[in-house]
Amino acid sequence: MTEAKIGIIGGSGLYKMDALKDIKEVHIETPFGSPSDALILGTLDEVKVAFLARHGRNHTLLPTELPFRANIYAMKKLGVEYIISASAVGSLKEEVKPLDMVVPDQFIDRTRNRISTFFGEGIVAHITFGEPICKNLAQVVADAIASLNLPDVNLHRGGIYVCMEGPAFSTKAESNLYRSWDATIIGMTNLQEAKLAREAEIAYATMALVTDYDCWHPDHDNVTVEMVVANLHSNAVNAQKVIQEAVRQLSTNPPKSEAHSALKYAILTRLDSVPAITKQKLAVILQKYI
Ligand SMILES: CSC[C@H]1O[C@H](OP(=O)(O)O)[C@H](O)[C@@H]1O
Ligand SMILES: Nc1ncnc2[nH]cnc12
Repeated sequence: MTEAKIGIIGGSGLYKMDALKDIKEVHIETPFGSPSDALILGTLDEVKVAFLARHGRNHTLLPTELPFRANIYAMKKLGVEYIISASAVGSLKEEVKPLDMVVPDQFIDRTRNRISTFFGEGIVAHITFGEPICKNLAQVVADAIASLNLPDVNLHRGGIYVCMEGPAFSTKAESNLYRSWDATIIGMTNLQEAKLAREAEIAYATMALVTDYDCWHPDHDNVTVEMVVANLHSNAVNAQKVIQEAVRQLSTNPPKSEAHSALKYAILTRLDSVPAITKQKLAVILQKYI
């Protein structure tokens, strides 16, 4: 049964959504373990949504420890077709200022040893990932930001998100290397979510909230958690307004997404040769195909 078509993953500073009504907490177990926290089902202006605090509501999970597969699987199980991620990021460009919002369209993966696929154990699939963010969902998010005319917040449409392992922030040499690659922002969480969402045929887009200039900027202090948190507090209210507006748009005009058929040509294994136990494990993801 579909509980919610829209999922929201809240990152650092966004552990709950104040505007959510008719709240129900659901503890979902998955074949990939427990999600970061209970998922919160509720309504935003009468539209059903599922909210998840990425690091847990008390921020107890490191980026490396995040149960990415369980989080996306749980969303899929609830019937989610669109995920909006809200994430804190550092800026790698002068013109992308703290408190600005970025809707990235590309990633560079600098993580290590994170499992980023549901496949294996007798089933092989290779999704297309050249455009890792759903363009149409990204446009809804960016248009929602633009429509709110938030004071002191500039919107940047598109950009490269470097996903690093953490938890320590980057060295200056690394930060300058990413700048030389023309990357726009840096964070520690979104790449795995985007990949797994694509495998689960869920459209995914990010609203990145800029909190700092990382450590490359000669006129700004190196990033600290204190700096991130201070800027997040001023941005968390704006983030919720953006989500509310985007959800309104999505409910009245749900966009098409290539993500929704991502597995159509991705699975190489003949389905009748996939072990029953694997089929069962992935049933929620493979339901259209088995
Ligand atoms: C608190 S600064 C580092 C932390 O913030 C970002 O988290 P999220 O993407 O969940 O908002 C960044 O990726 C790090 O995990
Ligand atoms: N500078 C930074 N590097 C990585 N993740 C971040 N999240 C917020 N600021 C960050």
